[in-house]
Amino acid sequence: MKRSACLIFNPVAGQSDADQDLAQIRSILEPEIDLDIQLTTPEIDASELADQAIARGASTIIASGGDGTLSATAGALIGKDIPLGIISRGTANAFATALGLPDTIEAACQTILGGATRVVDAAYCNGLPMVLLAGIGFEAETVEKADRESKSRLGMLAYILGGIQLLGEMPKFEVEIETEDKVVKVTAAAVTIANAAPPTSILAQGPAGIIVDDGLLDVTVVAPLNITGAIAASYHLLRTALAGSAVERDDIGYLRASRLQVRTDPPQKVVLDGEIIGTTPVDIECVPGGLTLLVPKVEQEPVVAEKLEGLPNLTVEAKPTEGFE
Ligand SMILES: Nc1ncnc2c1ncn2[C@@H]1O[C@H](COP(=O)(O)OP(=O)(O)OP(=O)(O)O)[C@@H](O)[C@H]1O
Repeated sequence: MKRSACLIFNPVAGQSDADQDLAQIRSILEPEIDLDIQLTTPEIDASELADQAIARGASTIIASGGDGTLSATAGALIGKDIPLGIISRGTANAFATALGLPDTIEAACQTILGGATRVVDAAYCNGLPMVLLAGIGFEAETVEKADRESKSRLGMLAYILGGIQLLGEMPKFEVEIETEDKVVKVTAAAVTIANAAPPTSILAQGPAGIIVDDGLLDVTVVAPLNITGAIAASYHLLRTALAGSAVERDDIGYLRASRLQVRTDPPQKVVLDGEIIGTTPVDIECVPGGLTLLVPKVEQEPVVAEKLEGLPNLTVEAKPTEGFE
């Protein structure tokens, strides 16, 4: 019997031709999967369509759009045990990058056809679904500066420009982070609580690698003393994120917790999975194993035993027989 799935598709996401995208998705998936295609509208968002699909008994849900559409669909599926397929068609595609999912339509569809699943954590922030991260302070301000219009024109650059613009201002605040076993008080410019994060979310990169299925949230506190410190801290975060190592600077700290409350003075804006949701305080709780994702099949990386090419004056001669005399 053919499999079936509900495809939630945002017809205005990203900058590509939506009709063409949908045709491509259908041509790859429909030979094997009966698709119930639901388009988002300005009035009916992806989470509502996902709720309706769950109510109709959908066995698989596929979301296709930008990060907003993907997060909204994922949010509706927390704790539902229904596999979620992701076809990214947005600007930043943070969702796919953070979760190690392909970001082309072709590869994403092949992943869905492959049917391999991975159970990952999700979270709730003030009762709202959180898949990637909540940013307090600097990150939230940056998102607000990267408005929709400039995002369309400049893509990822908009976030970076927004950040540089803000470095000139460096708003700081007092923060109190309460976990199950302690209360941490500090002066900070940014506090980021991540379940999963792409390397481009540099303010989330305190720990060495954010583990998406450990039942814990990763908190990074960035507290530079001045603008020079802020630039140096950003650079350090980017470097350690790319290297997969933990930060080692006095003005950056991190901790892990399964639930935490963050209070600030004065109140700070909070951005949740890319959208401003209000101001602090926040109460964030991890939902271990809350989401089931359709993921690429893990291929064993071939072990690279040697690499010689490129060395100066290299010759390699095969011996007629193995062994030593
Ligand atoms: N049919 C539609 N017409 C107009 N707007 C829509 C429609 N469907 C969804 N939207 C709007 O699209 C937004 C979600 O966009 P989404 O995140 O999927 O893409 P994006 O913004 O292009 O991606 P990115 O965030 O990566 O730039 C929501 O604000 C939603 O209201």
